[in-house]
Amino acid sequence: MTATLHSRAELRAQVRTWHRDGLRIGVVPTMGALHEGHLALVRRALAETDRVIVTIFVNPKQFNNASDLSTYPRTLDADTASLTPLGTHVVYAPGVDEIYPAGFATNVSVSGVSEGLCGAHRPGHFDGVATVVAKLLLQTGADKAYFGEKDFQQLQVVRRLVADLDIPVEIVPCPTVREADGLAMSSRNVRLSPEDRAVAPRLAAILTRTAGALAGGGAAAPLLAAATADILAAGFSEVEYLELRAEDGLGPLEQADRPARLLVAAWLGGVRLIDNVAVRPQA
Ligand SMILES: Nc1ncnc2c1ncn2[C@@H]1O[C@H](COP(=O)(O)OP(=O)(O)OP(=O)(O)O)[C@@H](O)[C@H]1O
Ligand SMILES: CC(C)(CO)[C@@H](O)C(=O)[O-]
Ligand code: BAL
Repeated sequence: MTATLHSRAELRAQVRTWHRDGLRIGVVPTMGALHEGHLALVRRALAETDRVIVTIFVNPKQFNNASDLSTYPRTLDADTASLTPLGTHVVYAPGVDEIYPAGFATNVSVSGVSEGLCGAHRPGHFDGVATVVAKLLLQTGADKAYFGEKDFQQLQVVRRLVADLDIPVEIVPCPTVREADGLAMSSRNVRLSPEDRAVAPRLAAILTRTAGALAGGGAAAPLLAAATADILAAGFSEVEYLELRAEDGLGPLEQADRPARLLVAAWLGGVRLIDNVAVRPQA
């Protein structure tokens, strides 16, 4: 049985009994509109912990664009229907007032890793993410929390957050789940027109090809310039960023033999897509 809880009080009561019984809790924080990418995180949490909470909260504080927030897909009934057969124990779907009650005045800001990339293009976004993730981790009392590598910068921000605030939770990174044609699954993909949906997988294809060339020792600047031109030629209207960063901490890549990530954000028909792939220098 999956219980749907809407209040902190109900959640706290449930978590207390699980802790009292010595059960290990896993949490999967989401904004809902669930797809197979989310369900992979949930299955992993179910395999590795005793009780699993999936949080569904469209967090207004992390949206830097009002129409993105108002049109974000909200599908709680369908989400619950896809979580129940997996054996999810609790869906925690609080209202905005439950998370940000009157008088709420705290902002959690992680510097360094949240700057640049998405942080540069979505002002305030990672403060919103860090603030809500800190609250959700504390409210759920989770032992393990599962995050997707699709949002690679977010994952690094969350790691820094829990280390710096001594939140006693293990952050478990999970690989990006893709459609059969390579497109990274994302709740916002439903906004793509059929024509743009056909173009969208080019982003992953160009990223993967470029990562291969970089791993083979190709010079970064010309490869990134060619990849940007190819993304635009495929039909994307803008490449917000396409950057090669050190995987650990997302700083500049000073040594070519360090594990690296190639990260991209690009606009297609008014939809912002992000993706990233590992670049593993060949020995
Ligand atoms: N394709 C995917 N593979 C693995 N994890 C994913 C994937 N898509 C989302 N996740 C992870 O699921 C969690 C919740 O993400 P979220 O609810 O924002 O979904 P989303 O599909 O990323 O939505 P959006 O594209 O609107 O940002 C995050 O940890 C995110 O990284
Ligand atoms: C982690 C998260 C649930 C915080 O709102 C959100 O940023 C997301 O869905 O990736
Ligand atoms: N998936 C990260 C949450 C966001 O785009 O707001």
